[in-house]
Amino acid sequence: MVSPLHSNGHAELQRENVVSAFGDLASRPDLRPELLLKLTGKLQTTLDLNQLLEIFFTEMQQAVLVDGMVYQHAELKLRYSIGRQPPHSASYQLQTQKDYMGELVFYRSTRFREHELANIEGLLSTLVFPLRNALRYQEALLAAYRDPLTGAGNRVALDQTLNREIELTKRHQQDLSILMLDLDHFKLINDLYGHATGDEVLKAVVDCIGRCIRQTDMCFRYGGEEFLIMLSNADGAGALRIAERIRMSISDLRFDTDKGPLQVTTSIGCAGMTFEDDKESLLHRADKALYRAKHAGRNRVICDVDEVTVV
Ligand SMILES: Nc1nc2c(ncn2[C@@H]2O[C@H](COP(=O)(O)OP(=O)(O)OP(=O)(O)O)[C@@H](O)[C@H]2O)c(=O)[nH]1
Repeated sequence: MVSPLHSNGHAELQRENVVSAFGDLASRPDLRPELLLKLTGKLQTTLDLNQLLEIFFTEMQQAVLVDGMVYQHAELKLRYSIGRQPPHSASYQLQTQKDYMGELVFYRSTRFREHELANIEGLLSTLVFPLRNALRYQEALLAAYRDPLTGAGNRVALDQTLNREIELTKRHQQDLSILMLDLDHFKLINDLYGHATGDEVLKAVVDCIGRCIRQTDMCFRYGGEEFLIMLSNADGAGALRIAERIRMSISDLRFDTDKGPLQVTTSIGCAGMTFEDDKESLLHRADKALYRAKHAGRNRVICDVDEVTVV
């Protein structure tokens, strides 16, 4: 039965700007029961969101030919795209009575007919519960790898990601740099402004780092007020530029507290990977550079390679 799907989907001809409400569609799904059975069976074989959507996209072609499909869940920051995105589209908000499960948009170079849209809805009804399970699994995975206060990756995530990234970097002979960032005199901030303000600062710093780096770069909470930023495909000069951008953006943050305005500064150690490096040696060099930045007076970036200092 289709009941769990509350779709306020609509078919949209982007160029002609015609929108027809899905609810107005007169057609009923015309799907072979064996197709639905097969699709249901296949969708039950995985909890991996990308795999699930790929299975759905591949199998749906037997009922409705579609050129491309995009799945998005803004709140969970999830996006999956497959195929092309020609001008005609049909989009569906997916939700059960309790859970919002994101939006699916189907693309095609020719317009969707009403009976095809009805078939898409019929197919979507088989996706709802497997998708909900995959999203719950995804959330559990994210929680296991995320620092709950700041949303940055945690140490478990760092260990796994950095090992994998070092391996890939060596295999493809690319660049990889890391930044070790530590807030200056953070103990004093806690002592003078309170722990809650300290927490707000940590969250704002991670948001600020996120705005300074590319989507493919990653930020991890390494310790209390220490963060590690992994910059894929960045050589020493590039990493230094990004580190400086981060340092300046953080020093531009303003916090209004009951005890008056507050600004924070950071010290950053920067290390570029060499072919001999493993995780420990790379972390060690970034840490040493950070140590030097602290001892040189804080609020600065120091690169391990050639003692480049940016103040
Ligand atoms: N508010 C808050 N404080 C934290 C958290 N984790 C660690 N801290 C505090 O961070 C402070 C770190 O202090 P220190 O290691 O002495 O370093 P610092 O005061 O930043 O001095 P420098 O690093 O030398 O500039 C300690 O007071 C910790 O209690 C947290 O999650 N929230």
